[in-house]
This record gives sequence, C-alpha cells and structure tokens, in this order.
Amino acid sequence: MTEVASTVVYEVLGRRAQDLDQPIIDYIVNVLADEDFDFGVEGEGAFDAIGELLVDSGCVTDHSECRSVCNKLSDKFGKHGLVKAKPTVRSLAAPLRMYDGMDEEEVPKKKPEVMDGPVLSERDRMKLERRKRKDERQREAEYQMHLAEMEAAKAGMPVVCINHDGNVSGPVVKDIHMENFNISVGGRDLIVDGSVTLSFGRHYGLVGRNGTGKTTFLRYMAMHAIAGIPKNCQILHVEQEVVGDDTSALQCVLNTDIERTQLFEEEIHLLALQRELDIDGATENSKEELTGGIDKNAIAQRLEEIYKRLEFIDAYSAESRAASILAGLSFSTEMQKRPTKTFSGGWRMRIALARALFIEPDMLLLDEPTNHLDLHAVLWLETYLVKWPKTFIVVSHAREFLNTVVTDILHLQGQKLTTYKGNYDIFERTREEQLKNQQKAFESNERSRAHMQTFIDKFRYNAKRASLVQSRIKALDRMGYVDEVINDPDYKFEFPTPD
Ligand SMILES: Nc1ncnc2c1ncn2[C@@H]1O[C@H](COP(=O)(O)OP(=O)(O)OP(=O)(O)O)[C@@H](O)[C@H]1O
Repeated sequence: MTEVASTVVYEVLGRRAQDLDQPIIDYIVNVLADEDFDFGVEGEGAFDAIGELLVDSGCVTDHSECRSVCNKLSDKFGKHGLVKAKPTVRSLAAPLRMYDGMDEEEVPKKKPEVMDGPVLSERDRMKLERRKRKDERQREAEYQMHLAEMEAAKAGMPVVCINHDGNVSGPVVKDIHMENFNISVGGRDLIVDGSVTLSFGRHYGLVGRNGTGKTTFLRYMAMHAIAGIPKNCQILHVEQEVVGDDTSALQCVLNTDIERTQLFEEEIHLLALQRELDIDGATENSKEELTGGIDKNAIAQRLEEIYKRLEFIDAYSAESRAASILAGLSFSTEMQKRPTKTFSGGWRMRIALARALFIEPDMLLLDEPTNHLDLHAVLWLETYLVKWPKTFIVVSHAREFLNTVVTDILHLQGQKLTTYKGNYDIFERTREEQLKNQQKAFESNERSRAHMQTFIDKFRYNAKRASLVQSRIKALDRMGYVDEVINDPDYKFEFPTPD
C-alpha cells in the first residue's frame, strides 16, 4: 500500500517533490497511506494533516495552492482505492481517552525538562575540583599500568627481524580482516565493535582527534592482540628509540638481519680454525682439540654453504642498503660509524626508523615519524614510503606528508574505525560532504518530527481528530531518528594549581 501511495504522492507533487527532503516525503506518504487516515471532504483532512508542512517546506507557494494539491491527493488516493470508507458518526457515550488500547511504548513521551542545578558553594566547588584531580591521577596510574603490561607482553614476543625465507610457519597472508574487536584503556572504551580490513600493499593514514586511541590501536596490532591478525604476519611498530650502547649506528641497523650476522660470525670462526690447522708446527692432538674433531674438508664444505647463503640473502649489498637509508635520514658517513649511545633521543628515534625500513616487515606501523626529522629527511622518507611494496599504517598530523604517502585513510571517531579510499584531502572533502548531508537529514528529520509533535500536542484531546493524531503518532514512530553530527571532543590539558 505504501508503494502505491508513494507513487501517487510523487505523481501529484510532480516537480514540487524535487524541493522536498526525503524524510518529509516519507512522512507525507506514511500519513496518507495510514489506514485510519481520514481525507475528509475535498481533501480537507489532508490539508489539516500536511498543509502546514507543504507550505513551510516551500513545496507550495501559498495555502490556496496547498488546498488544490490536497484535493488532488484525496482524489487520486480515492481512485487508487486507497481511501477507506468513512465510518458512521456516532456520539460518544463516555469521554474518549486517547491512550486507551495503545501500547505503553506508543504513548508519546514528554521530553524531560532540563533543570538548572543548584548554585555550588565555594566549599563544594573545591571539593569537586579535588575529586577531579584525584580521578586524573588515578587515570594516569591506570594508563602507566597499561603501558607496563604492554611492555611485558611485547618482551615475550618474538623479535621482529629480517625474514629471508618469507613465512615458513604458514601460507603468506596478504589482507588482514579484524572484526568486532574492542579496545579499552583504564576503563575507557577507545574502540567498540570495530571492524577493519587492511588490503595488502595499501598505505593507510590513521587519523582522529587527540586521545581517541590511535597509538593504542597500533600497539594492540603490534602485539597481535586483535583477533584476525595472522600469527605469521610480521608487524613492527616504530614507537621507541633504540637503546644507546657501543654499537655503531650502521651496525645497529645491520644487526636486524640476524641470519646475516650469524653467518658472518660463523665464517670468521671457521676461517680462524682453518688458519690454525694450516700452521705447520701444530700437533695432531692440539689440532683435534681446536676443531672439536672437524677436519679441514668439513670446514671447507661448511664455508662454501655459508658463502652461497650469504649470496642468496644479498648479505654483501646489505651494508650499502643500510647506509643509504641512514643517509636518507640525514646521518653523514662519520655519524653512521658513531656509537648509538652518543646520539640524542631524537637521533636514536631515527635509527629505530632506519631499522624498521631496513627490515621491511609485512606490516609497518609508524607513529608521527616526521616529528623527529628535518625537512630533507621528511622528503626522503616520503619518496621511500611511496614506493613501499607492503602495507603500512602511519599516524601523522602532517597533511602534506599524508597526502603524498597514503592511499587510504583510516578514521578513528566515535569509537569506530572507518576506511576511506584516497589521500587526506580526498578524505576531508568526502567527510565534509557526508557531514553536510547528515546534518541536513538530521535537521529535516527534526523539523518533521517537531511538526508532527506540535500537531499531536495540539489535537491530543480533540475527539474529532483522534484518527489523525493516531496516524501521526504511528508515523512519528515509523520515522526513526537521524544521528546528529557529533565530533569527538579534543583532548584538553589542564594544569591544576597545587593543593
Ligand atoms: N599519559 C596519560 N595518562 C592517562 N591516560 C592517558 C595518557 N595517555 C593516553 N591516555 C588515555 O589513553 C587514551 C588513548 O590514548 P592514545 O595515545 O592511544 O590516543 P591518540 O589518539 O594516539 O592520541 P594522540 O594523538 O594525542 O597521541 C586517551 O584518551 C587517554 O584516555
């Protein structure tokens, strides 16, 4: 019935329908299609019900055009057999109560009145302030506990290093589907019922207001703490600077290739043995002691295997690759040879970034990588990431950087993650358009609801309008709500005065 009613409404309104918002049209159709609706004589009932709405919305120019439209509607509805025969009029023996026979839920609820709270005394205000500060301290303590738990969990995880043979522990997983997951910190829900698919080779920019949980999401991913992340997927989250010690910056990067380092160490050891065996003066017994029973042939054979493997894993070009990454991040040749302990935190962060780029994990997670970089390094990193062959997620507030390096945007808002195709500018435009439409739909929905509510309130106790009021109540119920546009609040810092 509603379908035919909708066709009739569009037919009668014609071009006028183009200027009407969808919720208003839906409302008109619902009211007129209601089986209890009374069109009255020459569409008088329709005029009463939707006349004001048609005039207010600008669909008709004045009341006389409105009457003619309502008349036509009544006529057409009648022709399509959509008008019910008028019930015989009878006088009421007893007063009619509007809510009789209605479900409790259908009874329109009155909005709770907003009451102004009592004015706080200075003492109460101080008390509240103290309570607030106490809560803050508790939140900070809970957050520190969360960080400690994360650290402990990370320490128990396998070290992310260069994996020359691909995934030996299972088939290579390309896309990652994380479904219906929740993340909360210190009792605060950051992501509720989140679902994300990360396609292999795409570059994601993770954006959202401060404090919404971007870093925490990356941490959970790095710990494989979200269902749907394959165990054999190597995820590296560049979060902390490298620990400073006597290792040179270059060696620190090279050490992430554990197999290469081990093969070189074994080679050095075997070559030393070979030299010992070649010394003429050594007795057979002392030679045996040195080599643990391995003869010269076995050593030569093992060395051959080592050289083949080193060749296979590109071990000889690794140093120049590592050096070029460090150079890109503004380390001069002299700096690359310096022990990591001689660098500041910012520069050690760059070494951590260089290590991650050198490892090339299946999934790279970068949190504000440009924060520690100079312009030259930022430009170099942009070029490097554009060509990155695998998947990465980067959190950054640098618009130009995001525009250059990402192919998709992950937006964390309202405890949900949404994916948008395209760079940051495209995301911003799409989002603006979406918000505008949502706001428009919200306002139009509110307008229609308010209009219906006014009618209901006005004629609630009017027995003659009972059926109209009922149909409005039903229509109001069917109409539903459009969400209002709500932005996540910015994280606010407060520096309390000491007690
Ligand atoms: N130092 C802190 N003390 C207490 N709670 C914190 C602290 N840092 C973060 N949190 C809590 O964890 C939530 C998520 O923080 P997280 O760092 O993951 O957000 P974010 O989106 O990465 O923010 P930002 O962009 O500011 O880094 C915060 O809203 C806050 O509730």
